[in-house]
Amino acid sequence: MGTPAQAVVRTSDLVKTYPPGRARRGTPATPEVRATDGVTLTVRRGEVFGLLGPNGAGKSTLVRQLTGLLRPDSGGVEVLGHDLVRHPERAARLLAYLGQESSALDELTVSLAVETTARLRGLELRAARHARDAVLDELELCAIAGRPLRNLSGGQRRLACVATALAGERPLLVLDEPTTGMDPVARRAVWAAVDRRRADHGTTVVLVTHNVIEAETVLDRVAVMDRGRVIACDTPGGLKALIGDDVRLELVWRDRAPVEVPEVAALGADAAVAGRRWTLRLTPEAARDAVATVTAGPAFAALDDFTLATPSLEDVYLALGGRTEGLVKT
Ligand SMILES: Nc1ncnc2c1ncn2[C@@H]1O[C@H](COP(=O)(O)OP(=O)(O)OP(=O)(O)O)[C@@H](O)[C@H]1O
Repeated sequence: MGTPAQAVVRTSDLVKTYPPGRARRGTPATPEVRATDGVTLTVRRGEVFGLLGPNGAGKSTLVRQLTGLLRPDSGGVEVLGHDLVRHPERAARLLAYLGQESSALDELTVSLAVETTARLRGLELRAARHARDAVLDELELCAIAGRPLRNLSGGQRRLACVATALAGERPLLVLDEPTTGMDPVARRAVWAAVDRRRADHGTTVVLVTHNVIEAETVLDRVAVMDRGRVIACDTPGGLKALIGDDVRLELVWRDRAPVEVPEVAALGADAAVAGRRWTLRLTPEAARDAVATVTAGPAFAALDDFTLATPSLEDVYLALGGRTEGLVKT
């Protein structure tokens, strides 16, 4: 099929521009948006590959092109050797996609939604029921299996949608923020289920997230997106190595920063400021000096809290020149 065994997804120079919206009564005109701007990526078999970036970076647009749902203006998408720009209808056989919305299944019970999806993916009735029972059990959904999705809480509904994505084993899972709204127990169940499929079947996963903590713990490689472009792509460890030994100092001021203290004003010049929170990336020595400054005298009186931490993907993101609003930290 022309694709080396290792590559499950290949995109080359994908471009998608949304046209400008005309002004209507009450709504202003919107400019043209280049949502993906030349994205070239390869995802290998068995990888959990993340797309990380703030709101509007182009992550959902990219995965909708990967899944054959949105035609790119130009560029190529190959999944397991199939050209999905020419043959988008083949996507359904190759991959399971969990989008951000679930409305199509909302009227069905959890149980029927999973079973129906498994049938649509080609399983015989008995096999579909078996797959349904296994995944409901795995995700601890049995207690709510008889309830329609529309009556569930946001987190429960999301978990039920993950169950449908997992039914009928596809070699590629494309999950757009699968754990949104879930409690920690449900999140753990999802990551364990994803991991099991990778271990048992070599399943490949493309995962959209703007949660940097999640990204660090579950992903093998991450493409960092900003304004439609991939600005870095590596393992979480590799990305963090980009910023060397620097540490991150976060300061939270009670009311306002005491910039009349010259040392504080100097720190402020290098800080990323978000309201009362300052974030600084410093060498370990500079961080020690900064902590000494803010824990003494008038600065300490104005300080609400501070944390000193080893770098996270968020720091990488900042160092690459990304915007951090919209990146979720917890
Ligand atoms: N149907 C559309 N028509 C016009 N513009 C769109 C459309 N869909 C998305 N956009 C714009 O394209 C850009 C990329 O959007 P996209 O949804 O791909 O980003 P995202 O990274 O998935 O964001 P989020 O984290 O908020 O889901 C944004 O500027 C968005 O406003």
